[in-house]
Amino acid sequence: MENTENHRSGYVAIIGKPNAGKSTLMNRLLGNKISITTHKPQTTRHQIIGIHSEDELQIIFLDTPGVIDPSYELQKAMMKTVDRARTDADIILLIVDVTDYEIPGRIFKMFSSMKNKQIFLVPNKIDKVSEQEAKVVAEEIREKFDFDDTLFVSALNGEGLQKLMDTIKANITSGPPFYPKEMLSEQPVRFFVAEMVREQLFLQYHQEIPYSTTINIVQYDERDDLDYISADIVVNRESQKGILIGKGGKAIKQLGKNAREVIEKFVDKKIYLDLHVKVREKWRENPSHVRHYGY
Ligand SMILES: Nc1nc2c(ncn2[C@@H]2O[C@H](COP(=O)(O)OP(=O)(O)OP(=O)(O)O)[C@@H](O)[C@H]2O)c(=O)[nH]1
Repeated sequence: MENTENHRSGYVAIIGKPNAGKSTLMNRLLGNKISITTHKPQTTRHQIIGIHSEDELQIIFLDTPGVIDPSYELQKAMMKTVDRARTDADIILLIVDVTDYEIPGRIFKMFSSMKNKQIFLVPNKIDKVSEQEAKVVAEEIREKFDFDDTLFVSALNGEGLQKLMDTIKANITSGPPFYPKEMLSEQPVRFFVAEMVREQLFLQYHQEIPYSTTINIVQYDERDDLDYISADIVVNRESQKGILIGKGGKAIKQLGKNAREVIEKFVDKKIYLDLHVKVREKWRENPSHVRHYGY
């Protein structure tokens, strides 16, 4: 049994508006792609855990959905996830895109009731502006809230990440490892597979389609030669079915091909991906459907 006397551990929540770069940041800090990322806002729907372990240290990062004023049930569930993460966390990183830095009042309200937590301001995407501009943005935000520290980063090109990681490590206090050291995340493989299909869907389709769909893995058979995966793409309205499938099935075939390629890399094995479109009228608005699909 490992000696845990000098061990330190803690939870770090990554919070911010949609598209601020939260998932990109977590993946970069971990050196592994755990959370899906796209150029579209509201890609992340669940709390995604990413675990960083060293001999005497464990940091559990919590990637969260972007903070918005929720207008339907799915978004309400997403905001509850953010709330849980901020409650669980020892350290909170507020990630702000320096080119879109208006902070919703909801975020400051969330922070004002918290005690005994370190809250860091992390201005992100500094590769897009000058150093001076980034400083002005940070100053403006700091007028509204008293942060424990400010760390400028570019999650995309890696600038500032070492310093951010060092600062996080310096603030992690003593505690036991919560997860086995070789573990990178806690969700099962089928969760990541569903997320990868959803990521491709966000990349391929436009307007309401990505936001109206969810992926439900109905069968996952591990076989010697290849894994057989059957997944439903659940849509919110009948009219969306045709758009998803496309003329002569072209669009869904493309989706299947792209998703298969990334999943095969992830599981390091050939797969057969069977996609079906299912209509569940207004599932996003229905609390029991939203729960049923794992949100
Ligand atoms: N130029 C630049 N782009 C970035 C940076 N960090 C993230 N991005 C881009 O910003 C977009 C959104 O990134 P995500 O990591 O998906 O953002 P998120 O905050 O997790 O988004 P949601 O899941 O919608 O809440 C992607 O296109 C990223 O490539 C950065 O440091 N510089």
